[in-house]
Amino acid sequence: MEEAGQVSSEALANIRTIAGLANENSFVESYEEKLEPPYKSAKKRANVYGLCFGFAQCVIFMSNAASFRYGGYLVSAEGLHYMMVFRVISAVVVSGAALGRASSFTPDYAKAKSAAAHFFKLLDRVPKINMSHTEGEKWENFRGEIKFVDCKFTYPTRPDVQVLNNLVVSVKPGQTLAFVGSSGCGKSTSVQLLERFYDPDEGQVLIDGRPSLRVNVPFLRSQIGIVSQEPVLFGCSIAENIQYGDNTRSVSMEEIVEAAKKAYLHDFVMSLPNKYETQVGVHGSQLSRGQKQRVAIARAIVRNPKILLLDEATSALDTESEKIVQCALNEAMKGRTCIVIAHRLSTIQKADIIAVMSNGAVIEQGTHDKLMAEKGAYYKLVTTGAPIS
Ligand SMILES: Nc1ncnc2c1ncn2[C@@H]1O[C@H](COP(=O)(O)OP(=O)(O)OP(=O)(O)O)[C@@H](O)[C@H]1O
Repeated sequence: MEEAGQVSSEALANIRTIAGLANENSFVESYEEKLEPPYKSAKKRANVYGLCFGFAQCVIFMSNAASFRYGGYLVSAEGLHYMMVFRVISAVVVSGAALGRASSFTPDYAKAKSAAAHFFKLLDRVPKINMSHTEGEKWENFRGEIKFVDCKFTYPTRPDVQVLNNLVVSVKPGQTLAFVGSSGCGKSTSVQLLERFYDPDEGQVLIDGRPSLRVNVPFLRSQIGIVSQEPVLFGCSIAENIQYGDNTRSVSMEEIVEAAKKAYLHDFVMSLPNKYETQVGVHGSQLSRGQKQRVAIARAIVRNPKILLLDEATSALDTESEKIVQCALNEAMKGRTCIVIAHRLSTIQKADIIAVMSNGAVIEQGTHDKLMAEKGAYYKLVTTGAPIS
């Protein structure tokens, strides 16, 4: 049932893509296929329920029959008053019915027991990364210096593949570090270590010189702003969507407008009939990609993070949108440490450090000019587009 639910929710979330690919039938088939096993097991369960129900009814009627038979015998043979017989029969029948009803809950009891076991296991689970608001180091004057020191990492769900293999790279406060490399080389994983969605198996990530393992997680994340390739907007107004950037305080309308101006969004918003109160629709469906991206940038600006993560923020846009979003990003990047995961090399040429990754390690790093002069993997990538091996 759970798998069928996954298929249906995935299909509904991506309904346009599926309709565009004319792939509706295969999803319907897969949904029906996933429904088949729960249907079969529900049929089996129905038999058990039927038996239990039959047994429950049987107990009631049998106890009725036996009581009346024995009561009749006692009245005729032993001269018992019929009132006594009826009283006893009522007591026997009521308790028999209760027993029967209780037995019909037997299958539910087994289910409830295993559900409770799962539930308590979840409650008792201690996550490796402590999300407590009080434990771990917090400090004033967070600067945003980041160092990956010999980081090795393997995803727990895929223990046979080492994704990061001695990753060494660092970025000073206010600088921009761009990760470049072929798909699957570990760029996003490195960023996830910084955000502490995972911790490295070996080595460490130093933030302002402190090992990330010791840093308070909510504090760290409050210092990080993210603009990803597919910005997530909520089904509310533009102002509220920008406001969500910082829920630790109440963000004033002036700040929202200021952030929207920096994100090159203000003029567009003012051209709308309801201006900042315009509803963006579910997942921002009433805005174009570029507009959504600029709302996400304004949200990141309102947060005022010391570290800004840009995960391929312009790679899904056409050239015209890319230009304006890039201008907004340049504005948002000012005065912050930025980590950019880029596919379009043109957008990262001004980065202070370009780290070229291959198989979970940095194989070259430096500025665009330095790497071009070295004529290594980056040079090849820029001049011929050849993938980094
Ligand atoms: N949650 C996960 N569980 C298991 N393996 C994962 C998980 N996320 C990523 N991987 C694997 O880790 C490797 C590195 O993935 P990562 O997303 O860091 O690559 P990337 O360089 O960012 O790629 P891309 O440019 O395509 O986004 C890939 O082989 C990927 O399949």
